[in-house]
Amino acid sequence: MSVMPIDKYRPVQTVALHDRQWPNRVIDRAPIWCSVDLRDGNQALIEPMGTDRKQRMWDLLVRLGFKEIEVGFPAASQTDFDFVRHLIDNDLIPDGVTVQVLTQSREELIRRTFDAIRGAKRAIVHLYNSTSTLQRRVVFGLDRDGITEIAVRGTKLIKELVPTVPETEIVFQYSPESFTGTELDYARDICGAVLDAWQPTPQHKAILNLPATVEMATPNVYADQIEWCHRNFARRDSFVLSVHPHNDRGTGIAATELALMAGADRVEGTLFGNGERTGNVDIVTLGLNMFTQGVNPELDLHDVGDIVRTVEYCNQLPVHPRHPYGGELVFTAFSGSHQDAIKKGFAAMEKSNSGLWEVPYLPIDPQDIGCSYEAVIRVNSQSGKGGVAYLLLTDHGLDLPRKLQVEFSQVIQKLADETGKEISSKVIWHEFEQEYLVPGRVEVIGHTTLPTGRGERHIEAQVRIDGVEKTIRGEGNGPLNAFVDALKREIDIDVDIADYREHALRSGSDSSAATYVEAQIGGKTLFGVGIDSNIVMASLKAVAGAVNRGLRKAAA
Ligand SMILES: CC(=O)SCCNC(=O)CCNC(=O)[C@H](O)C(C)(C)COP(=O)(O)OP(=O)(O)OC[C@H]1O[C@@H](n2cnc3c(N)ncnc32)[C@H](O)[C@@H]1OP(=O)(O)O
Ligand SMILES: CC(C)C(=O)C(=O)O
Ligand SMILES: [Mg+2]
Repeated sequence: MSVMPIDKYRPVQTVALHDRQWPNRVIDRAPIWCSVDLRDGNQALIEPMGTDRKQRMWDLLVRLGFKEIEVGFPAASQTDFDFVRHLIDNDLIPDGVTVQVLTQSREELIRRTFDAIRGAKRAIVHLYNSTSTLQRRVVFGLDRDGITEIAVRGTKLIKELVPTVPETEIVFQYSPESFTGTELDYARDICGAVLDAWQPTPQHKAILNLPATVEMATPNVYADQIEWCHRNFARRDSFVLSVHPHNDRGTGIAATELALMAGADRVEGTLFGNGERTGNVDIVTLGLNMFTQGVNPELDLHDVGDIVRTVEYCNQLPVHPRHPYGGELVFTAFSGSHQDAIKKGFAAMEKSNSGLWEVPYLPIDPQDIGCSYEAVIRVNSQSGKGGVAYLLLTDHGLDLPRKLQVEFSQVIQKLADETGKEISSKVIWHEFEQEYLVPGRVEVIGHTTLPTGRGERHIEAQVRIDGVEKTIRGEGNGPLNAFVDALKREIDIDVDIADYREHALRSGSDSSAATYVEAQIGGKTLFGVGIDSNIVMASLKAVAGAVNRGLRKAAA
């Protein structure tokens, strides 16, 4: 028993295609892209675009390299009509770009559509009528022959009108709208009847567009439907097989990719998937999915931020922060193990220098689509040492030893747990300074070292201890040990250096050095960090830093 009324719904018919070929195919080239942002996207907006927004969208689509753009439904509204005229009258359609216009199969609408495109060099006239069992029954009250008659009548009228626009090359497109709810044999018959009326040739192909007007089944079913049509429709060499997927089940991308494997030549969709209900298929994602497989998408998607901004302006709808490729959070890892792997991935790539992008959790290099690495790692209570270390490295050039990463990440973890908030790189640096860099009871001011004559170094270090300046002296096998010796002699602090690392700072204008000491102080293991333009000073500051932390902890 279900609490949901499952008896209201029936599963869709699957396709009896037992020798299907599409599962063995791969997508190895881009399809013909057709943007329908200015028509299908526009008809779904709360506020349809005015001329200014349409123009901005048009400019973007041309810039991205679309060669076919559905610019409107000119017989539906004056704004749509005027925009088509604006493009033609002002010669705004670049060579190689074809405008497409949609019309129902109704005489007055078709005639008006021809008025809209008069003067264009080339135009696709897109005729549609619904063919599904449901729409035949409840919307049109017609049988198959009646619906076919509507489509053929419209096709014949378009053919008749072609000579009235002699300066325009007309490409004919037909959509059996609601194709996914149409029996395949009927889709074949109505498309066959339409093509018989149009008489396309391999040189002058028509376009048959098979829309998932409503996405009704798993993507494999759409792929089967498309492969069936690809193999069973007549005149296959005389039409371009186009798909027009919607995203009702959230699988529009998958359905389109499988449809391409199944024989589709062309895809109609929108930028970031705006469109009726849950949207049309998203062409940006399709293109970038191809790109990440090393396939040229034949669209210029190198500045995704620009696309997002324009699309948000034109549609007056936001792109979701998790939207593939375009969302503001899609290149950000908050979680510790992801951050650790990303940091290691970047380091390994730098080392191998193979030119291949191989960073765990990042299927694409953000820089390839105009994004920076800035947002790749952000820290909150779900983060670990890797993320904190990554930010200190990228923003401050500090390459912390592993054990210091562990030590400091506990400071940040505590803060993140206490606040429940994201901890910015600025706050991480502030905490790092407070923990390791601010002067404490022992402050190093200067030093001189001399050989002792016994193979050791003698140090005279100027220090401030509890605010009082003094010179302390010691000896050791190097300046660091000599300084440790001086501290023990003069102020009775027992410091044992367990590990020492240094590196030049990767960022910053001066050639500063960073040193890290791991010290045993009063039975505790503590790190100290020193940064200075002089490498010896940096190491003395690191020892003093560890001592100060030890004193601070002892006093707490
Ligand atoms: C899946 C899609 O996206 S299809 C595209 C849908 N887009 C739009 O509808 C946006 C623009 N449309 C409009 O502005 C209007 O629908 C107009 C101006 C085109 C037409 O408006 P109206 O004349 O008021 O009619 P309306 O759209 O309600 O049309 C319904 C009538 O057209 C018929 N009809 C609907 N589609 C078609 C078609 N493709 N071909 C022929 N007749 C059709 C219906 O059966 C109905 O007939 P009835 O009045 O005899 O019952
Ligand atoms: C007009 C047609 C192609 C359409 O938008 C659809 O079926 O979704
Ligand atoms: Mg549509």
